[in-house]
Amino acid sequence: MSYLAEYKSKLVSANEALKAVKSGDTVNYGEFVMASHFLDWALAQRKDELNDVKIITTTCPFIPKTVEVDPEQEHFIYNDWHFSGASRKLHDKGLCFYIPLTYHEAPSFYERGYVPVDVALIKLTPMDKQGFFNHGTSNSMTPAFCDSAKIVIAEVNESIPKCLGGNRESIHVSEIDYIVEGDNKPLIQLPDLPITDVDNQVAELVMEELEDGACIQLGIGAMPNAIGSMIAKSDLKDLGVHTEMLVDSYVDMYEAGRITGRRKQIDKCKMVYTFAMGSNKLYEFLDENPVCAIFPVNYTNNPFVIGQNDKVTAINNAIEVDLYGQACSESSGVRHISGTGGQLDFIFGSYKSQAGKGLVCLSSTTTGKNGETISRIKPTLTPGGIVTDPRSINFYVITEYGKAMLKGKSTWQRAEALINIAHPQFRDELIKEAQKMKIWRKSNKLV
Ligand SMILES: CC(=O)SCCNC(=O)CCNC(=O)[C@H](O)C(C)(C)COP(=O)(O)OP(=O)(O)OC[C@H]1O[C@@H](n2cnc3c(N)ncnc32)[C@H](O)[C@@H]1OP(=O)(O)O
Ligand SMILES: CCCC(=O)O
Repeated sequence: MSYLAEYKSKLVSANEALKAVKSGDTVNYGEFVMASHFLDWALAQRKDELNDVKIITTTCPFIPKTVEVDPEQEHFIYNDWHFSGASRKLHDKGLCFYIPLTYHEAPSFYERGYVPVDVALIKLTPMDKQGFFNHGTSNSMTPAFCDSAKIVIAEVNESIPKCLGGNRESIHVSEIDYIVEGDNKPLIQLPDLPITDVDNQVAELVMEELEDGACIQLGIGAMPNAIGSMIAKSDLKDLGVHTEMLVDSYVDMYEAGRITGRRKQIDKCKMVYTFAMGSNKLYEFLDENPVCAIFPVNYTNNPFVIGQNDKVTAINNAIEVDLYGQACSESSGVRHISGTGGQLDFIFGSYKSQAGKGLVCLSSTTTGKNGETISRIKPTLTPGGIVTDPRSINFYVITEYGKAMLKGKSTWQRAEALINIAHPQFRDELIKEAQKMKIWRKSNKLV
């Protein structure tokens, strides 16, 4: 049978395809902006015929119809590997559950059978003449859950950029059970985040750590964006990219001539990533662009792969850091905010890199619900707070007041280094707490 004939034989309506889902099944959605609202909508239509269907997603950027139509969760149970703003809102109402992971391990959870998948609901580009569909902006763990799924249902969407690999960036028509032609809805775009003065102050300190030929990873949020735009305006040369998430600021840095990848030790001249989320500027940049290579996350985030490039500079954000040097980047007490994601992978991997640096960046304070100023450097993490980066692994912590390099430092040295980058308003209080915790010596001092 020709590929086109095979395509046609598998082409059905969304309602027809979704009949494959049975009560008790686990259904895995496409990841990030590759989650299919079209297939989600069709699954939601079947609410009254189904019970106990477990849905798994990765940072789905919208509130799924399956959750909206079933607020009592009698039919669908919604789980996310990493919260988006939408998942966070649902979790606050008890409608979404987090599945802990260290991102580079995620494909192995499927491969080892820890997450048996019945049905995969994915979104793809149209088929090419070799019978392949491209996974678009999310490679990540998608090939792994498609491999393990008993049934693969794909929405074909003409708005998806063709993201070149790497590997596993495409799936063949022979691996798909049902094909649905969707409404070609454009990919969701992330809003531009306002950059504050503090973000810029932190970014300036980060710039001091970057040098020509550095291989960068930027996390999510306004602060990494501020760093991206400073890099674009700098005279840094031959930066490389080996990252997890690709965002708009990489386009700015590339177009400004800062990124060439010429000094990378592996994947020379390629911007390596596992998923992308941003605006149409980014999606257009990615389309058939051989400068970029999308890989599964067990490659991009494997600390031993990360460490093969020299001067890896990993720049991520945290919610709070305690005086032991533990960073919490995913919750505020018991309120779940995002996830471990790849932060730990990159902190760990950056240390494996010759002259690498793992930078955890945060503003020294945040504003509470009643407008009060709260220190983000804390004696201990807020009760219920999750340790994203353990103190044994954490490397640099940076606020607008300076940098604390933690490697090799004793508890009293860490306390001193961290209190020195806390907001001055909180330093005396932090010293008192450090004294109670027996991690402050008489010789400790503030600079
Ligand atoms: C996708 C990538 O990041 S790739 C890099 C590797 N992965 C990671 O680093 C994962 C862990 N890190 C993260 O998830 C993010 O970097 C974060 C959450 C630490 C910061 O991200 P940002 O987008 O800058 O956070 P933002 O300021 O928008 O806040 C997100 C939410 O956390 C809440 N929040 C942020 N800081 C605090 C705080 N100190 N106390 C209480 N809540 C807080 C905000 O109120 C917001 O909640 P809302 O949407 O309900 O209002
Ligand atoms: C799924 C992981 C996304 C992140 O690292 O933030």
